[in-house]
Amino acid sequence: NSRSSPHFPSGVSGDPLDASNHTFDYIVVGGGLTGLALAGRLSEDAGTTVLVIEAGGDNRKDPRVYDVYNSQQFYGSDLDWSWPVDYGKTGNGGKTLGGSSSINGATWTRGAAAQYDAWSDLLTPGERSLGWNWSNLYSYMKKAEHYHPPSEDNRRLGADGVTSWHGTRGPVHVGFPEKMVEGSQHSAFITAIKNITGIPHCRDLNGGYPNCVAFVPSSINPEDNFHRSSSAMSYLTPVENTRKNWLTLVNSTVFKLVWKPDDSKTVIGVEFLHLNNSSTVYRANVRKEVIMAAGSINTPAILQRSGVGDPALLSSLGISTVLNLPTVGKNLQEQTLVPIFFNRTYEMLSRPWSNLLAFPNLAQLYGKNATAVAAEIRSSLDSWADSQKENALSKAALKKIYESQADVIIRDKAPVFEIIFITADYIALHGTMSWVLLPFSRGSVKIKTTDPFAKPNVTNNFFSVAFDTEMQAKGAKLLRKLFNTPPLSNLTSAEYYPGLAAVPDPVGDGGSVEAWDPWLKAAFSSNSHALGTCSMMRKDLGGVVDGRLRVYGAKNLRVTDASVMPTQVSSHMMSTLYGIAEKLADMIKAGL
Ligand SMILES: Cc1cc2nc3c(=O)[nH]c(=O)nc-3n(C[C@H](O)[C@H](O)[C@H](O)COP(=O)(O)OP(=O)(O)OC[C@H]3O[C@@H](n4cnc5c(N)ncnc54)[C@H](O)[C@@H]3O)c2cc1C
Repeated sequence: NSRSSPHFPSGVSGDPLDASNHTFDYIVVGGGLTGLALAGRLSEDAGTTVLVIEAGGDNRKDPRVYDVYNSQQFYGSDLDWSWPVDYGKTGNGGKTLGGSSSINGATWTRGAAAQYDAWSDLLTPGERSLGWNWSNLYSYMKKAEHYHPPSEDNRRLGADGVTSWHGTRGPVHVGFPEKMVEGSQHSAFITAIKNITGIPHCRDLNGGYPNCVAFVPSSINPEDNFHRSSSAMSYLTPVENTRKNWLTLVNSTVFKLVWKPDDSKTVIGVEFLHLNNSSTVYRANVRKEVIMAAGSINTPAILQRSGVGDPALLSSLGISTVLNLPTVGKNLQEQTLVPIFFNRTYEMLSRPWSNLLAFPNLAQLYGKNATAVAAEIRSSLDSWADSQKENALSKAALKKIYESQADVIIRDKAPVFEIIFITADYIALHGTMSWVLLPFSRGSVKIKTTDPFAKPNVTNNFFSVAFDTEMQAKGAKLLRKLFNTPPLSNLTSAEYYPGLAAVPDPVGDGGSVEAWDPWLKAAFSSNSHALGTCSMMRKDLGGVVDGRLRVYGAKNLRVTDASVMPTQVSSHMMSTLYGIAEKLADMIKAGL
C-alpha cells in the first residue's frame, strides 16, 4: 500500500519506477490543463494518493513556455503534438507539463451564459440538477481564478474590468500585460466595428455576456514578471514540495487502461511507456478511479486502445471491445482560424501587447439579412444532420444537438464569430485573426494502429457544412469593410493578405463567397479549440460520459478534459475547462 510507505514518491519525477507497480487512489491520465487542476484539488486531502502521468517533459523554466510573448516558438517544436489533420493542416497541442495551458495564447474569456445552460438540456432529466449550467459552472470558473484588475496604465490604454465578475482567490493568475499598445488604433477599431455592426463596447466580457467588443485579460501573473500562469504553475508549483501524496510522472506516455479480468468493467491500472520510443511497458495500479485528461485528441485514442469505442473500428485492429460506445472520438468540433492583414500607416513600439476582441452575434454579422439567415439555419438542420451523421451517433441524435445549437444562436443571440485585432511590432501590418465560433461541421478521431506512439487519424471535416464556409466568408467581407471604415481606415493603407488579386472585390461588397472559398480553405489553420470527442450527453444523443463525467458502462472511469464539452461555447477554452475540472473534483470529493 503506497500510503503506508514512508518513501512514497511525490513531486515531479521522470523515473517510471516511481510509479511502476505502486497503487494510487486516483490516476489522472495527462498532466495538462484539466489534469493538473483536478489532481491539485483531489490531493488537497492528505489521505488521498494521486498519480498524474504526463507524456511531455517539465518545461516550466523554458522561456518558450513562461514567456507568453514568445509562445509562437512552440509551433512544430518538441513541445507540440502536431497532429496531421485534414486539408493538409496541423492540429497543435501542448506536449509538456501543463499541456496546452503551458503554450497557448493565454487569452482569458468565457462563453455566453445560455450556452452552458444548454448543456443541461443534453442530459437526462434526472441529471439536470447536477449543475451543468452557467450559474454553477461560473462559480467553479471563479474558484480557479486569481484576477488582477487593470493597472492605471492599462486603463489609460483602454483596458477595463468588472472585478466582481472574476474570482480573486484561485490559483490561476489572470491579468493584463505590463505594457499595452500606445496609439489610437485600438480605439479606432472599437469605433469602426461599433459603427458598422452595432456591437456594444463593454468593460468586461467575462460575466456571461460576451456579445461585445472589449479588451480581455490573459492567464499571466503580474506577481511573477507577467509570466504565464499555466495549470502547472498555478496548481502544481506552489505545492509540489509539500504535498507528499501527489506524484506527477513526466516523459511517460499512457498506452492503455488495464481492466479487471471479470465482467465488472472496472479499471485496475494504467500501462505506460517511458519517453517516446521505449518498448518496456510499466504499470501503475489504481484503487479508486482513473480520470482521463489527455485532451480531445488523445483521450479518445487511449480509450480506443483500451477497448472503449466503436466495435467495428476496434475489431479491425484486433482490439476486443470492453465497452461498446460507438461515439468515442466522434462529435469532434474544431474552428477555422483565418488571418486577414492590411498595411498600417503608424509606427509601433516593440513588445507592447493588447488583447482586443470582438464577438458579434448573428444579427451583428449579417445585418439586415440576419432574419433570412436564421430561417436558413433552421430549415437546413435536417440536411446538415444527414450530411454529418457518420461523425455522430445518428442523424436524429445530431439533429437534436443542432437544434440546441440553433437555439443558442438565434433565440439566445450568442456570438457566432470571433475577431482578434492584431498589431504586430515586427511587421508593418495590422489586421485580425478570426473564426466561426460555432461550426456545424463534425469530425472524428480514430486510432490507426495499437502502437501507443502512433498519432490517430484526426479528421475535422472542416467546412463540410457549406454554411460554415459561408459564415467565414461573411466575416472576411465584414473585415474588409471594417478596415475601410473611419477612423480605422485613416490608419490603414492597402490590403496585404489576401489582397485583391487573390480574392477580387469587383462590386465593392467585399467579394463573393465563391471568390473567398478557395482562399479560405488554403489559408486557414486549425484553431486549437478541438472538443466533443467524449461528449457529456445522454447516451441516445451519442454521449460518452454522463453528467458525473463517468464513461457509460464503466465502474470507475471518468473524463475531465475538453473532449467532454458537447458543443463549442463563444469563447476561448481555458476558463471553462478549469471550471469543469474544479467541478469534477468537488463531485468526486462528495462521492457523486
Ligand atoms: C496553440 C494553442 C493556442 C491556444 N490558445 C488559447 C487561448 O489563448 N486561450 C484559451 O482559453 N485557450 C487556448 N487554447 C486552448 C486550451 O489551451 C486547450 O483547450 C486546453 O488546454 C485543453 O485542456 P485539456 O486538459 O483538455 O488538454 P491539454 O491542456 O492539452 O492537456 C492534455 C495533456 O495530456 C498529455 N497527454 C496526451 N496524451 C498522453 C498520453 N498518451 N499519456 C500521457 N499524457 C498524455 C499532453 O501531453 C497534455 O499535457 C489554445 C490551445 C493551443 C494548442
